[in-house]
Amino acid sequence: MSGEQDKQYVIPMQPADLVYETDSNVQVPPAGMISQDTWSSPTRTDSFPSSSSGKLSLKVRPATIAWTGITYDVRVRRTSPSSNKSELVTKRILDNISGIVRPGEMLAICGPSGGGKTTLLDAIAGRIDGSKKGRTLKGEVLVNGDRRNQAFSSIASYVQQEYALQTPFTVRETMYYAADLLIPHSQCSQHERRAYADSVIHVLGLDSCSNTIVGDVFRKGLSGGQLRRLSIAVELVRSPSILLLDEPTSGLDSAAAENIMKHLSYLAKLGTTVVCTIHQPPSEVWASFDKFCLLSEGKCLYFGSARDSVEYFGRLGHPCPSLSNPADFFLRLANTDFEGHADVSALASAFTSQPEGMSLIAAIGQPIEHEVLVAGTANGFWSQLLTLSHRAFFNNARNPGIFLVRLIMYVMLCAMIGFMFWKLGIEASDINSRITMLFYVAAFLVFMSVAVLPFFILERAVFLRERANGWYMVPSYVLATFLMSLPGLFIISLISTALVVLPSGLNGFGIFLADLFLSLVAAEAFMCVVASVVPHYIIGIALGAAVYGFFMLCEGFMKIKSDIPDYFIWGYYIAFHTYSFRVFMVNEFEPIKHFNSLQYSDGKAVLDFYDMSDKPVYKDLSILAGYALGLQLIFGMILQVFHKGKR
Ligand SMILES: Nc1ncnc2c1ncn2[C@@H]1O[C@H](COP(=O)(O)OP(=O)(O)OP(=O)(O)O)[C@@H](O)[C@H]1O
Repeated sequence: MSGEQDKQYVIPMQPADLVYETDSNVQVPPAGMISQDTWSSPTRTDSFPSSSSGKLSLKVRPATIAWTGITYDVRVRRTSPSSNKSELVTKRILDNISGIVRPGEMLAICGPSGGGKTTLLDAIAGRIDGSKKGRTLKGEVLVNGDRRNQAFSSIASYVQQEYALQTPFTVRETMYYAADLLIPHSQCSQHERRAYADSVIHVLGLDSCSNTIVGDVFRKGLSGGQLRRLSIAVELVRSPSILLLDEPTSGLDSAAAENIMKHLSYLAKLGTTVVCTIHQPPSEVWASFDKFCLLSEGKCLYFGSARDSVEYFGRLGHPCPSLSNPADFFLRLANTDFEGHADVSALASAFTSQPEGMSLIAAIGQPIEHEVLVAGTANGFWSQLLTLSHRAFFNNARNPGIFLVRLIMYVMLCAMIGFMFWKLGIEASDINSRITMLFYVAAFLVFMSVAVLPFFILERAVFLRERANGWYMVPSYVLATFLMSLPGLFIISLISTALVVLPSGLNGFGIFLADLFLSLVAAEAFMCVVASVVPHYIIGIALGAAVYGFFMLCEGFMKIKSDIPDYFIWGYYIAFHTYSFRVFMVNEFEPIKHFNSLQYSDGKAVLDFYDMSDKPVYKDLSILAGYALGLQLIFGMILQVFHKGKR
């Protein structure tokens, strides 16, 4: 290992010239204390811990990232202007793009809207699925000279443009969960991890809102700029070797944008390799870039030192006017949507023959002496399970859309059922009341699980971000979310059962409760599967409603089993509503020995008519439990195979 690899890069902290709101408890050491070998960490007088060495250290493993010949084509449908017919054409999104960024450097990928910045960043991060039909992705991405592999997600963090954070948590809680997932527990105690997270909060100027929740449609939380800083902060927790950011300053005011970029530049100086896309950097931000890449129409017009770029374009006949922001000038040259742009194709081909273009290719080919990076998450399965379970429990409990709103819906509906079917007796009309009521319970209470789908889709965005950045394994996530959904569902089932069974005088409280609980668990698992396959929650709600509608039709109430047409009988068997409804019916009617009815003398006669005699409830309950587990397994497999964060 080289000397550089041995360096321990400690907590990224604020550079001396940055101004953040400071917590009175935080003492930031003077800049002179910072040395390349041991970066001093900010110390909290009240709670900042000290490990055995007196400071908490997380190692940044230096990583050089290079990409060569990145070319991305997609087949798109266009209407031909001559024939006015729609035809498939190949659109080149990226055209033979190369680049290299070393530890300690910050690259800005700039260019006009639609120039290919995000696509290039995604290609570098391995987030484009080139195997999809109609797409061709060529080129190579090298990390420390080796082809990018599984280890990439364990050393690189990608901060996407859209926020994907769990809404009920405060900034501090969000950061603590990130620290618990991303910092190896073998290296740091919880106290140390939290202190580290606090220091990142401080560095990103989030102290003043550390106790503010992220916020959602129910409750106002962080502002857009604070959300963006938190999105960056969570990814900084593990001190990534490579930090990729898509438009980190979009939506921020100029002071916040400048602070973020200064901080990123500072991180680069600590050894992180920073690559970000940025639409139009103001001059203060421009000054913080080491390297600059200008893209237009998917072509590279320049890649190299940001400082030398003005001289480069001047040499090609495009002198930057004095006192103007070079970034603004370059963007005007590159923006082909408006008047005054340069010949982009000529600039792109000129670059390859200029010394800057040739030295770039030569630099990519040079051997790199760095340690080999190894794949893996920071912590093992059980540790992830514990953290994710803790987080999922409080997320469910505090997210009104997941628990409270549903609880209120169930309470209101079940209270209405209870009062509608008040004290059922043994008259003929009571038989009908019982059956319709049980159908309603089995069908509609399950149906209401559709309401949770939009929240599952929001959760999916969080999962995608975290999984793509290598935070944890899919099984620990699926198991944690499944286990932690159970307490809430049990409370909903218990209250609903009490509100339905007690006023109406139904039989078998315990079996009713078990049946409703398992039906809701199965329904929730089904919704997880739906949420994992649909692109948008509106489609998910439509799909869920359609499937449930069909299952209700087949569950043995609308038509008894023997009357269901052959072409729909499979629906009777696959609908978990069938088993749910049957348990409700058997549980209710089996104990009733007499009815004042000519049609049904007792409960068994009702069950005979509905073809439900001799169906043990424990067997149907086991089938429901099997459904819940089977659907969770399918959910996990879909996440594992299809949700890798690629587009
Ligand atoms: N899969 C795809 N199919 C069709 N077109 C695509 C696909 N992916 C990207 N594009 C197109 O490629 C171009 C570059 O998109 P990209 O998002 O990379 O631009 P950008 O430079 O990041 O723009 P902005 O600054 O507006 O975000 C756009 O015209 C976009 O529509």
